[in-house]
Amino acid sequence: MFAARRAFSGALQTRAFSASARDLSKVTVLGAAGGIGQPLSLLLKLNPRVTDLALYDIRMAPGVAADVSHINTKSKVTGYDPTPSGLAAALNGAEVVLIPAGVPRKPGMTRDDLFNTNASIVRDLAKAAAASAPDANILVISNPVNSTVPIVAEVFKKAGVYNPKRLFGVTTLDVVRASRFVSEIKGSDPADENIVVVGGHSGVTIVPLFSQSSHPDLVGNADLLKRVQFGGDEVVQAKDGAGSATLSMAMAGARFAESLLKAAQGEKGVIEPTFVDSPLYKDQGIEFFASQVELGPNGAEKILPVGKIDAAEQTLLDACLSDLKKNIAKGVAFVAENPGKDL
Ligand SMILES: NC(=O)C1=CN([C@@H]2O[C@H](COP(=O)(O)OP(=O)(O)OC[C@H]3O[C@@H](n4cnc5c(N)ncnc54)[C@H](O)[C@@H]3O)[C@@H](O)[C@H]2O)C=CC1
Ligand SMILES: O=C([O-])CC(=O)C(=O)O
Repeated sequence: MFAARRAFSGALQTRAFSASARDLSKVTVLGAAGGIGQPLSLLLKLNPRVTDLALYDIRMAPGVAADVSHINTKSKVTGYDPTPSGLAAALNGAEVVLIPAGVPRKPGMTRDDLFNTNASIVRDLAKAAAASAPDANILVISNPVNSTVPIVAEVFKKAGVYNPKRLFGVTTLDVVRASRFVSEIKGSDPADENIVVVGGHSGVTIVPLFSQSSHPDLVGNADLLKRVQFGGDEVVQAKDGAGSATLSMAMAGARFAESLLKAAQGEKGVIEPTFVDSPLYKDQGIEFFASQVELGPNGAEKILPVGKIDAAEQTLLDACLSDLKKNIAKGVAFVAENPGKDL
């Protein structure tokens, strides 16, 4: 119980505090009726920093909202109809928009195999967000994150409202997994394991930096590396055709949203890993990269450098950068070639 509380070091611990009137925060979930969307909505309802919870999906958002709204916390919950005006109303005035809308993997698929379906879903939701919530923090969960984040950026650029500090690919699950897997090996509490994971969010683009942890001996542990890079596949296989990680992802998404709200409300030193528009490898033509990012009232305040790494980790990073470049270019090209309908 206590370990679980500490592991979810955001929402549960902050229940002791209540949001003040000045800290009204509308949080919108697009894809709220899905495997991730439902438990994510539940966790956001439990978070006192969220004062207005807006749920949108192409199906059943009003039903999920009715259910979640009975939970006895103060926030208002609204479910919106799957219409353009419903989507616009869900987004209007949002401070944080989480996007888990899209299809999940089945066994044998890579995240990139989801591109054809999810690219247009994310593009169209991004258009709606650019129109109705241009200043919101946009948290992209839909896969492939390495490509869907650049898609959102391109849509916002075309709409003339792109703010690189407010667009985030949610890679929190990679560090959640890494700390858990390390704790299983070391017999430690995962809350004490801070494992930095950089790069992107699929296969070899996920690069854990054990040399920077308190267990540099884990750098050569091939089984652990495989679990961190392919942890998503473990869940896809175990669910056997019924989807991918939903519950752990909901926790990871809620943690990231909580960190953003905390930082927006003035808490200093809030650092999360996330896939952002990043200067770190722009000289190699790589516009987005996941690393530790300090959050603040303006979103991504400071992108922390990768720092000193082991030679073996450098080899992993080189493989990551080569894949990442292609994934990003694919997202950018998609929007150029498929601009979609005007709203
Ligand atoms: N970033 C990460 O670490 C992770 C990302 N994911 C990704 O999250 C996405 C969602 O996964 P699940 O929730 O398991 O899938 P799901 O199929 O259970 O739910 C997706 C929801 O999106 C809705 N949806 C589809 N098109 C929509 C649209 N145009 N507007 C609004 N809602 C729409 C569906 O109706 C459905 O309720 C997948 O792409 C999955 O790969 C999953 C786990 C971790
Ligand atoms: O593996 C998947 O398809 C879902 C995902 O991104 C993860 O669990 O990390």
